Amino acid sequence: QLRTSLLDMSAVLPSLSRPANHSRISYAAMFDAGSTGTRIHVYTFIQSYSEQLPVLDNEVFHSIKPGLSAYADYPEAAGETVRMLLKVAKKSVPRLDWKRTPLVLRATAGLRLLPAAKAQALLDQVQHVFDESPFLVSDNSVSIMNGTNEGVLAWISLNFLTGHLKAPAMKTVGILDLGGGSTQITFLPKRRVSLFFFCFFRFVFPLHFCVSLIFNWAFLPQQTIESAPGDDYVARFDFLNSTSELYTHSYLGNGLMAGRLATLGALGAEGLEWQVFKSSCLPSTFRDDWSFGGLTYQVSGDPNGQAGYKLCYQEVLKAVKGIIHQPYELQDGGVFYAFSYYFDRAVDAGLINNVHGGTLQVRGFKKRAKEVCNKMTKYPPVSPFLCMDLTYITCLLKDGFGFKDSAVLQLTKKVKNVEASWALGAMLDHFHKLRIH
Ligand SMILES: Nc1ccn([C@@H]2O[C@H](COP(=O)(O)OP(=O)(O)O)[C@@H](O)[C@H]2O)c(=O)n1
Repeated sequence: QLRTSLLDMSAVLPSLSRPANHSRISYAAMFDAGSTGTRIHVYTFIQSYSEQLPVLDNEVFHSIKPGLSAYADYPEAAGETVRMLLKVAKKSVPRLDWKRTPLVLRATAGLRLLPAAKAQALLDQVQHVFDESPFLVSDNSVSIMNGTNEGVLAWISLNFLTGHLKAPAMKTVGILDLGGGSTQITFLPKRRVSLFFFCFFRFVFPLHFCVSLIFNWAFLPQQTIESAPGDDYVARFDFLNSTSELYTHSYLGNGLMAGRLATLGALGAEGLEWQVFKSSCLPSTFRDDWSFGGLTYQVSGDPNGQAGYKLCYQEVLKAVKGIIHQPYELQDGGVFYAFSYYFDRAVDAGLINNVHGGTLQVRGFKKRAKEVCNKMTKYPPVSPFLCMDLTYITCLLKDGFGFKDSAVLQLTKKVKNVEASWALGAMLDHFHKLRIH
C-alpha cells in the first residue's frame, strides 16, 4: 500500500496539526465538481507519533457523470449527485470518525462558466447536503476555486506525489491539465542557482557553453515571469520560510469540450433548436445531438465531404490562436506531467496503456491526429470526436503553448495509486494554508 510521507512536504508545508484526539488515523474527503463530472477523493492519513507530520496512506476515488452544471436548472438533482458520492465517504471512513472528517467541495470550469445566480444555487444545494451530513463542515467547505489555484494545486499534488518537493533546490515537474471547460499549465521557471553552478565549474565546460549559460542565468527566469501577459500568469505560495514563484495560467473556455464548441462555432451561439453546427473534423456522414454544460447542440460533419487533418487544424486553430500565451521558457528538457483529457484521449487513440500511461512526444499526438482524421471516411473512429480532439490537443500544445514536436510528455492517470489531480493539493491547502497569491 502507498505510504507517501507527508514529511516530503515538510519542505513545503508549514506544519500539520494533529487530529484533536491524537488518534493515529485521520480522514478527509475532497469533492472535485468538474465540468464533465463530480468526483470524491477520500484520503486516509496516518499520524506518526515520532514525526510531526502524517503519512498519506490511501485514496478512495469515485466519480459520477455529468457534472453539476448539467443540473443548472435543477439544483436538487445536483444535490443528489453529491449525496450519492457521500455514500463512498461513509463506506470509507469508520462511523466513529465521521464527525471529525472534513468535507470540502471545490468547483472548477463548469460552474465558472455558468451565470453567477445559477452557480450559486448549485453551491447552496451542495452546502445543504453537506450540512445534513454527519461529517465536519466548516465555513469555507463549498466554493468555486479560481483557475490560478487549480493550476498551482495540481502542480503541488504532482510534485508531492513524484517526490519532487523534498528540497528547495530540487528539480520539479511541470503540469498540463486538460479539463472539459478549462485547461491549466503550471511550471517553476528555471532557477539561476543551478545554471550558476555549471559556470562555477567553468574549467570543465567549454567557454561558449558557459557564456550561453550566463546569458540564460541573467535573462531567462525574468523573461518567463516578466514577459507573462498579466498578474494572473504568475502565482506565489509560501514554503520553507520563503515564497516560490510559479508560471501558471488557467484558460477558461479552452478545455476539450469548450474547445469542441469553439471549433464548431457554437460557443455562446443562439438558436440551438434549429442550428446544425458543422465541422470538417467530424466524419461527413455523422449527425447527432451533443450536450455540454446543460445545453444540447446539433452537430454534424460537412455534408460536402470536406474532412481531414489540414482542414480540421485550421478550424481548431481559431480556438487557440491569439488566446494561448507561449511562455518564454518551457523548461527545456524539463518534464511535464499531462493528465485528465490528455491521458483519456491518448488512451482512446491507442497511444498509451490505459493503466500505466507512458511517455509520448508531441509529434505522437500529431501523427495519430493525421491518421485518424485522414482515414475518417473509410474507418469511422471509435469516437466521432476523436479527430477533432486529437487535432485540438496537437494545436493547443504546438501553436498554443509552443511545445516542440520533440517535447516529451508524461501521460499520467495515477501516481502511486493516487489520482493525478488538483484535489490532493487542495486538501493540503485546506489544512495548511499555503497562501497562494
Ligand atoms: N480525478 C480526475 C478528475 C478529472 N479527470 C478527467 O478530467 C477530464 C475533465 O475534467 P473536468 O470535468 O474536471 O473539467 P474542468 O472542470 O476542469 O474543465 C475528464 O477526462 C476526466 O475523466 C480524471 O481523469 N481524474
